[in-house]
Amino acid sequence: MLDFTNSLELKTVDLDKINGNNNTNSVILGCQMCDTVPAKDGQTVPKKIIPASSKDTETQALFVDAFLQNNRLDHVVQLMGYHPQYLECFLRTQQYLMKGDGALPFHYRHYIAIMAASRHMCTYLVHLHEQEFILQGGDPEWLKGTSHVPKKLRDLNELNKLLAHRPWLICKSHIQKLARSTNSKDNWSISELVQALILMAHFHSLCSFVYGCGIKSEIDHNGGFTYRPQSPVEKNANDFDSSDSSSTNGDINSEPEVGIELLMERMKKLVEEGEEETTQEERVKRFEKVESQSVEIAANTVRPSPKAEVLKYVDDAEYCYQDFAKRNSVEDIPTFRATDYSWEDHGFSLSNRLYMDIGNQLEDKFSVATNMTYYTMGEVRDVDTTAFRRAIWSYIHCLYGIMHDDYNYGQVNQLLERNLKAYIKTMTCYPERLTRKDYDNVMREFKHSEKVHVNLMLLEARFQAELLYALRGVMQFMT
Ligand SMILES: CC(C)C[C@H](N)C(=O)O
Repeated sequence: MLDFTNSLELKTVDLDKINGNNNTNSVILGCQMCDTVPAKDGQTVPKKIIPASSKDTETQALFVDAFLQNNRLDHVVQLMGYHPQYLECFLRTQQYLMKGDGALPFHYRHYIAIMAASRHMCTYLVHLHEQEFILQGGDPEWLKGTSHVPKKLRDLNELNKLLAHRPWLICKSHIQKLARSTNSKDNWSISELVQALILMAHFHSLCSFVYGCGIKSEIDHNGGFTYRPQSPVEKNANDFDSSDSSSTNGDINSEPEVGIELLMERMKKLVEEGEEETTQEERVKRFEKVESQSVEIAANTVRPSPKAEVLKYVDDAEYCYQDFAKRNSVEDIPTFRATDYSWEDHGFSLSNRLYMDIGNQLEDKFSVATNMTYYTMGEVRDVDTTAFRRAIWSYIHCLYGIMHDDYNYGQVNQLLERNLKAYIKTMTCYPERLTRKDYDNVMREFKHSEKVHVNLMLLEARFQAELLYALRGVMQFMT
């Protein structure tokens, strides 16, 4: 069961206060997108990421930790700095995954990160981990591509691909194939495999965050990711009527946005009406309705052309997300019922058993991501945002065919408008297709820090969805 009831009351890092007299132009501006705030002299001041010299002591301490951990203060961390409580859990988990106890050698962990990020062509993460791979004593030959690595690592290709795009296809046989390969040198122990699966899911979902927030390449990296520039065709379409924000690619922004006021009214109504008595059958019907409607929600269709520097790490680059609702009837994959296999009752203990302490770390991170609230929405204060946050989480799980029996999916349609659903779908399933315009044109009345908050929830919900399928496969193999 998802617990969105224990709200974790927080304060956002007050960027304006932090910036104070600072000249924000002097910090590395890691993100391409930005809000602008009027400065005293009437000019606008960019408001993008938390500056490295944050005056918020908690954030500052976390930045110091991050610097020591990663040998740099990267843009992901600076952006997550808006939400220090989350950043703290994120850094702790990532530190444990990459540098803590675990079955896999350190250079393997970074190579797996490279392979995972490559599924979404995320040069930003690929470059970061190529450097770390070398620092951990990895063989530079391996950076020529997966054809240069030991078979054991190459064997992860299939699982990496399924986990990233269609995790519902993962079953016992995929785990068995790796854990019981005939040549013992290439065998994966179950502990190694669990660590690899968690690493892959971690980096797939981190790609969603990197693209979702338009994180720019580090200053010492060539190229790297920024929001995908518009193709000439898209550009012309926009030039054609630049005043019309609906003239964008795909489905995003095809209708006017529901403002915060209306959203709040709807949330209030839901609270007033209380829990509606519904039968299980009715709940399943509502889930299936949202699921089949999601097929109609067209994510951006324009795919960026893949770069050779990343393609070398990818097998079957064309393979991508396909709507769960459109899954092949031959495969006969049923909806994943969270009552049958949930993080709380199953995944948590299995992961803890096979990879010491990871369950606790992930539990903390999930808990912050689901409960984090500032009781604000845009400029409005004292708002209970539980229903909205829960709708986002549930919608992402729905895209992966995961149903929570205790949730009324009717709320997804009441609270998430089509534009937002399209953004969520693109960011979760095809993050490499996001454009700057998508970011700018969705949740328009939200503050930048709130958009980052939504992005963090997307990251964690996707991560948990992948993890549930992966751990269920491991469990099937072990029983
Ligand atoms: C994502 C945002 C709408 C969250 C909101 N600012 C809150 O405090 O819960």
